[in-house]
Amino acid sequence: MGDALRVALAGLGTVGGGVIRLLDANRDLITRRAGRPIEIVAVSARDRTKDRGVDLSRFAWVDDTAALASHPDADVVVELIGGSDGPALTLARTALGAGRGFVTANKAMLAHHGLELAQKAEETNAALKFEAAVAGGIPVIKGLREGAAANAIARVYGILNGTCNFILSKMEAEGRDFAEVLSEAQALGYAEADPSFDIDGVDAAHKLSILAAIAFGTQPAFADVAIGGVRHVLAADIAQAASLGYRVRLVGVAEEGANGLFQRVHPHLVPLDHPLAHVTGSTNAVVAEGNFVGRLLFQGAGAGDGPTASAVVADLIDIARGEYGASFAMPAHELIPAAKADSGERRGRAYLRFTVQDKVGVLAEIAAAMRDAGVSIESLIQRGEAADGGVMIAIVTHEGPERAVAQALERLRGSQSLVGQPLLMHILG
Ligand SMILES: NC(=O)c1ccc[n+]([C@@H]2O[C@H](COP(=O)([O-])OP(=O)(O)OC[C@H]3O[C@@H](n4cnc5c(N)ncnc54)[C@H](O)[C@@H]3O)[C@@H](O)[C@H]2O)c1
Ligand SMILES: N[C@@H](CCO)C(=O)O
Ligand code: NA
Repeated sequence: MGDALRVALAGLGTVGGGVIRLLDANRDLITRRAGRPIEIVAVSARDRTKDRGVDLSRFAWVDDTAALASHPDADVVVELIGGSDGPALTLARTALGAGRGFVTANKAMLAHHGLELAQKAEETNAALKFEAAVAGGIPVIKGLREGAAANAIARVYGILNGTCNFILSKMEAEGRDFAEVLSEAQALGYAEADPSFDIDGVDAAHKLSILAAIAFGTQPAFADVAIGGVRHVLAADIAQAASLGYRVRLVGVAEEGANGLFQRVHPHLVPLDHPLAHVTGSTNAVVAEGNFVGRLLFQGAGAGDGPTASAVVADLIDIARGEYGASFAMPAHELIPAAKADSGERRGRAYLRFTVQDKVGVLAEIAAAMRDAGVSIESLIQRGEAADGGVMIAIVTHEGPERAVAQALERLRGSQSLVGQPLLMHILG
């Protein structure tokens, strides 16, 4: 049995507490699998006195979180604080700069600074591991980095935010109000410290940019992700989608287009015969299409203390075994800057919902905008009971260039006939 891998743990919230509990519960098994014990030696968080339901007295408490990076008794730093910059980034830079292993669940930091951190890890030959950062407990980073490493990937897409999926599937099953369901997701520990990151699609975009870098061998390009969230999806949209044979899901898609890398997070209509339509609650699922392996589907718990801790500790076990390679599946200097694809060139079908004033000529105005932009309408449904005293019109388009739909919406922008903003959802193809 080798010497213990000694861990300094920063952040003792949902995930940090989960890591302590998991290491306690599975200690012997983990020691046998890793070939040596994994021991937390020092911890740090904002509030020393808070009751976290775990015994912290056996660990050294460090008030200055940044000092954990150079703690004399630690081999590896685990960062579970969060935030793209601030103390998390300071810890990462200092630990990796000193050649210490670094494990994190922090997708915001990796989306913004992943390339710099991977370069630093390479310079000092340190481990940089982040399985928990994408799709929580699902081993999707490992699956792509290792299991699918022989393949060219054409597309990677999936449900990457547990909070949104929990909200959408609750709204769907119970017809409940958005805000009420959000607070439930927060109480269960799924939501980010700022839940607008979840519901506006930013968290899923952070994760998508990490997945895309691994899948396509490109530098993480978070700024190139087109982002839309679920804030404006109504229970009526979900019901309408259901009657057409779809479920509404927040889906992140990254694919190599003719003119660059396309990355988008947006609410989608997912056909009922697609596996993503059956992913409910805080579950995540990722599909990767490889040129030799075919379609891979990774599915499991995307958030919560246990699943996320499972991913963090799996990374620690790899480090204890000495099994870690390039963080983004190839050396950082091999990652190429990706050109941003023009989404207008992309072809697809769309769902458009308008709330309109109940007056003569409104339908004709919408139909004319579609016709003039070259959008072909597959179905148009008018319902009487929309909110805001208006009438709801739902349109499903035939397949066509996305540019045409954008042009039609642009033409209708500010129309006196519309009550509020139209909603566009892409149809997953
Ligand atoms: N909760 C989940 O399901 C989940 C899943 C995957 C990834 N993550 C990521 O894991 C990280 C932690 O998330 P969480 O849900 O455990 O958060 P949390 O809010 O429950 O815990 C954060 C911890 O960090 C500490 N902290 C905050 N600011 C600090 C500072 N300035 N200095 C020192 N300590 C500080 C807090 O005291 C707390 O102990 C985040 O990056 C998050 O995105 C969370
Ligand atoms: N807030 C995130 C946590 C997991 O990364 C989610 O809801 O998916
Ligand atoms: Na994961």
